[in-house]
Amino acid sequence: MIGVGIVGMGIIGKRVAHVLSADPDLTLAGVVIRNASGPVLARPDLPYYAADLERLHALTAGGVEVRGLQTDLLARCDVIMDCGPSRTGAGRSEHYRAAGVRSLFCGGERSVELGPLVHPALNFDAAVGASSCRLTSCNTTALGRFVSALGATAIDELDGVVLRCCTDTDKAAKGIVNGAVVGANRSHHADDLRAILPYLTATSTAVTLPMTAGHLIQVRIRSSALPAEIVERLAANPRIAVLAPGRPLDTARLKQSAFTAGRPWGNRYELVVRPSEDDPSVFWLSLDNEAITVPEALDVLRAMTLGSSGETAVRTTDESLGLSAKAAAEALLC
Ligand SMILES: NC(=O)C1=CN([C@@H]2O[C@H](COP(=O)(O)OP(=O)(O)OC[C@H]3O[C@@H](n4cnc5c(N)ncnc54)[C@H](OP(=O)(O)O)[C@@H]3O)[C@@H](O)[C@H]2O)C=CC1
Ligand SMILES: O=C(OP(=O)(O)O)[C@H](O)COP(=O)(O)O
Repeated sequence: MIGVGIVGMGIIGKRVAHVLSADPDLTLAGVVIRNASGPVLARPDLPYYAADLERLHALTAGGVEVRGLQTDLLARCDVIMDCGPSRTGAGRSEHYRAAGVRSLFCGGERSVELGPLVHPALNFDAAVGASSCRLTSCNTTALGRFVSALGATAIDELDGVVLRCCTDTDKAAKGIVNGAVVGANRSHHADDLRAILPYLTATSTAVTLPMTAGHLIQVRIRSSALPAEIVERLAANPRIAVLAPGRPLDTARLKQSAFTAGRPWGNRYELVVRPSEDDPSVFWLSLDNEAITVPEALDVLRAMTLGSSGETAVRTTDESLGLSAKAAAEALLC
């Protein structure tokens, strides 16, 4: 078993810690924390390590059972998945490097010094044996799934309008409530895709809206593939659920369906795609920003540590998370 250390028990960290308990190759070696936050108190059974000595004293005084310091975890894990707040990973990366431990960072990290951006279905090999790499952000993960399902060479041109929710489900201090904000510049999503697929012609814009139940992307493509072929390819992907024509794409309802199906935190790992009825070049993508990167994170952890083939890694992840066309239909469209 590969021992995975997680840093941070926030939106992403708590989800990855949870799914590792059911994985056939990867096991949770420990979670580095700073505070006795809600997710920490809710899972007293997890192996916690304090970020530093001062935190260790405070956590212990607060009743959290702590097994040691971050340095202790680094000495006993094979890879760290850093789930700290976006754009702060570079500071923490020095510790991982000094300990000689591989590290995987999340999509909010923009520093190229943290390694290549990886989307397993597009450039899996970039992660094989890598000492450090970065996952794509949630919207870029969705776009990467869409592009890879169609086949990257089937797309001549792509334009995405990303409609972002303005906060996470647990953050009172983040987000707008009284308007929509169109980014001043083009968004990072198409640039990130092109960092992985340099020949792809792609543009993207992001709009932030006062909502919390996931992001939406309107994608317009120019493709040589026939519309029916495109839908067939999308539907064949276990991480994509194609919404039947004539159904509204209601993101609050999709979130509720995932809760109803018993998914923890109402996780929707699958990307929901609704083809436009009128224009075969237009697709609506709906994603649970808090959950969609979890499958790709497990794939990349496998690539970095086990050197599995892309196909094996993705299949193992799908089996471990129970992802299939049938599961998607049951969990999301009920
Ligand atoms: N939220 C989302 O929808 C998505 C996020 N991402 C990316 O995932 C990454 C994580 O985001 P998210 O989970 O939302 O962030 P959160 O803010 O929810 O969680 C970050 C956690 O890290 C903890 N933390 C901070 N510094 C340290 C440290 N030195 N040691 C241990 N723990 C630490 C914080 O706890 P405390 O402050 O209590 O110490 C907090 O719990 C970012 O790169 C983000 O861009 C990617 C896709 C979607
Ligand atoms: O990955 C996300 O969005 P993104 O794909 O628009 O960058 C998540 O919503 C996290 O965004 P944040 O890094 O602004 O917290």
